[in-house]
Amino acid sequence: MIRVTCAILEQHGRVLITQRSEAMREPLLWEFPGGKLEPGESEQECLQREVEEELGLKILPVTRLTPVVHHASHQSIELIPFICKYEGGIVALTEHRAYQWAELRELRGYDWCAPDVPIVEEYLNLKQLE
Ligand SMILES: Nc1nc2c([nH]c(=O)n2[C@@H]2O[C@H](COP(=O)(O)OP(=O)(O)OP(=O)(O)O)[C@@H](O)[C@H]2O)c(=O)[nH]1
Repeated sequence: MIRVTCAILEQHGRVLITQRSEAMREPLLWEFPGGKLEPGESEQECLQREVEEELGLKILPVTRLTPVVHHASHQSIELIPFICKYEGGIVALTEHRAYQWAELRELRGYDWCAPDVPIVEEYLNLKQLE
């Protein structure tokens, strides 16, 4: 099982979401930025490193939501979400095709990676947008 962290990065009532590029597995699907945990790293450290690498942003992980285990044909992943606070930087994409600062009421309308769907639901429930 690979362990992957992902950031629900909030700013001004919106959330930053990223679209996977044509070259990535699961091309063009939307996800929360993040990536695989490396040995010796905490979940929060992983998230800060990945978001800096992928987007050039400084973030602070604040609230851990419920991890989602997903079994795909080639691998099983545990996706570990954190609600995060923006701390600095300007978005510069290094891997993704696109990004959006999405409004919460629009979040369900994106074509998400499968493991992200229950995370979006938990987050919206928490925000009382059921
Ligand atoms: N970062 C991120 N990865 C996700 C999300 N949802 C989801 O299923 N994943 C999966 O988690 C795995 C690890 O992500 P990664 O960012 O290291 O992507 P990757 O596999 O393309 O990287 P690699 O080429 O180094 O193996 C990928 O298989 C990716 O599809 C998500 O919301 N954020």
